[in-house]
Order: sequence, then C-alpha cells, then structure tokens
Amino acid sequence: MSVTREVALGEISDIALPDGKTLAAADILRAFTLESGTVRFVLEVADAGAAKALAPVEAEARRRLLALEGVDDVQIVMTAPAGKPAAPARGDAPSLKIGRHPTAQAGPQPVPGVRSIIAIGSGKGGVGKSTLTSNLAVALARAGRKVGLLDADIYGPSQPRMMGVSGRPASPDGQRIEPLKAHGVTMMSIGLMLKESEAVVWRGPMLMGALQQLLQQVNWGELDILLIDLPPGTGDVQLSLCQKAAVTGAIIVSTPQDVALLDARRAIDMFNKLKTPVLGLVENMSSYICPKCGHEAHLFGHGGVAEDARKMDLPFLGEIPLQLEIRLAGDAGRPVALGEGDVSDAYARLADRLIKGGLA
Ligand SMILES: Nc1ncnc2c1ncn2[C@@H]1O[C@H](COP(=O)(O)OP(=O)(O)OP(=O)(O)O)[C@@H](O)[C@H]1O
Repeated sequence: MSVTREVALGEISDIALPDGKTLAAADILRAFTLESGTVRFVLEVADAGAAKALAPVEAEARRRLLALEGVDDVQIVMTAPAGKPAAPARGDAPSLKIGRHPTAQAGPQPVPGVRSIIAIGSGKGGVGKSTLTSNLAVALARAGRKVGLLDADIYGPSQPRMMGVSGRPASPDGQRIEPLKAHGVTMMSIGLMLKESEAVVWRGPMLMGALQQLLQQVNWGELDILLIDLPPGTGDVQLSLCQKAAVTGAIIVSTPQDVALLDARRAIDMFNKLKTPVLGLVENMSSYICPKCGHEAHLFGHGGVAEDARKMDLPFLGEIPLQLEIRLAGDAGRPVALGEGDVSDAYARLADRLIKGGLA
C-alpha cells in the first residue's frame, strides 16, 4: 500500500539539523504535499549560507522519502533570499525583485483594468493544465477578447516555452513591469523573472509577495480576462491567490482516469473551501483518433469528467482530444489553437462558452 502524506512527513520529522534540533522542532518545513507519488515541500531558511548548511538534511530527507513505497519523486524547495527583504514602507517605490514579502492588503483585491480573473487548476500534475491554458488564451484572443495569461506555476513554469517567449520583462520606470506579448495574448510568467539557474526559493509569505507583485505591479492594461496557470494540487499558491486576488472562478482540468478524477475532486473541494466558485470541468486527453486509420481509442477512458461534473452539479465545459499535434505545437511555442482544424475548434468552443457565460 502506498504511504500517506502523514506517514511520509513522519518519516523525515526526526532528521537532525546542524544546530541539533530535529526538522519537526525547528519549524522550517512548509507546504508538505504528497500527490501522485511526488513529495513536495519547502524548507524555510534565512539566507543562502543556511541553505547550504542544510544540504545534508535535504539529501537525507530525499533518501528516506524515496525509500518509501509509492514515492517516486521528491521536490524540495529551499528559501534562500539573496538579502533579507525589508517590509516596504508606505510610499516606497515597489521593488522589482520578485519574491518579496507581501504588503498588507485588505482582503482579495481586483487587478485594475481586468474584468475577470480565472484560475486554471488541476488536482494531478501532467494532466495538461498549462497546455489548456495557453490554447484557451489564444482561442479567446482569436475571438477578439483582450486576454492576459499569468503563469503562476512556480514548480515548473512552462508558459514561456508553450507561448514561445523568452527574455526578462522590462521595467522602463523601475517600478512597473511590462508584460510580454505572444500570439495576441499579454503574458507574464514567474519563470521569466528568475534566472534559469535560480532555484525557486520561496516560503509562504515570499510566495504571496511574488504573486501580489505579478498581479499588481505588472502593466496588464485593460483585459477582458486574465487566465492564471496554477501549479497542480492544493498548495500555497492556490491559497495565496484566492486570498490576494478577487478570483472570479476556477476551471479544473482532468484526464478521465479515476486517479486524476480523485485528485480533481480534492482541488474542487479546496476551491469550495476558499469560496472561489468552480466554473466547470474540462476533460483533457479525452479520446485519441488514429491519424492513419481514423480509429477512435480512449487511452485514459472517456466521459469520466463529464459524469463527475454531473454528480457534483458543476458545468462540464468540454473535452479536448489526445493529439500529437497538441504536444508538438506546445513544444514549438505556437499553441495549436492558432491554426485550423478539429483540435483548434475544440479550444474555440471552450472559449465561446466562457464568452457566452459573460466571463470574457
Ligand atoms: N490533449 C493533449 N494531447 C497531447 N498531448 C498533450 C495534451 N495535453 C497536454 N499534452 C502534453 O502533455 C504534457 C503535459 O502537459 P502540461 O504541461 O500542459 O500539463 P500540466 O498539467 O500543466 O503539467 P504540470 O502539472 O507539470 O504543470 C505536455 O508535454 C503536453 O504537450
């Protein structure tokens, strides 16, 4: 039987730190999750020196976790800010260093000029959430909407690759960040603000600050809709986002497999708890049509997401087939929704539903 999150957590809690305290007693472990065989957590440290000293602890935690049945991957993120970020005083110019502590704000805030903010989430990783987000953004732009795309997947920001952009966004006045433009979409990714060699090293408050900056310091301009590509699962980013931004609603992407659906239900449950309306579910990798003989196969099953949506009384927004061209187009930085054909039409239908629903 696979381990539970609690068992995995217990397995590493007694690892000794350089100062003699155990990992549990030192209170530096944050956002511990176990999802689909992947353990992810954050070790909160004061600076780069402390992070270096924790390297043996990290190695030992990794070793112990990987020895557990059902754990295939361990992703550890260390907080090691270059300098201690000072809390900005009132009237300070906003810092362009992404990943600062959050500034105080009263409840979830709208993003000026942005009509609706839609979070795209999934329970399980790899179900195609980022692919769906980039294609939906392009389809909405093709339908004449002003679309923004914020890639908030701190563990694996893939939108720069999928949308074919690179380079660090400019800040001509040193205060505001200029987003990039790709395929008619205004976009910004947490990945564009980090050097490639820079590990993402944020704890809860730093993460909140970074998200706040990406929402409020970026010149988004007038947008009908801002799509936010979330990391998979139910972690700190989802929590921070729903606390910091007036999110109009969330769309959940799942493949039809039972295991993915189980995780999708958890994600829905989390959004319900955060009082963020779930706008509907999308089934990705729904069916596969053999390009040679036209035979339709259902590699991950079919219809499971629609059925779950019905059971939970949530809208089913549509299904996207499993197609090689979707992956190839994503890898090439030109989402398939830019072209013509059945697959592009499937994304266009999804976009149309959002537009007809008054969300874009
Ligand atoms: N409908 C599809 N048909 C074919 N390939 C797809 C489809 N959707 C996604 N993919 C491919 O599956 C892989 C995972 O997709 P993607 O990165 O969008 O998933 P994700 O849920 O955002 O993953 P992560 O959890 O890592 O953020 C990518 O290589 C992508 O090109």
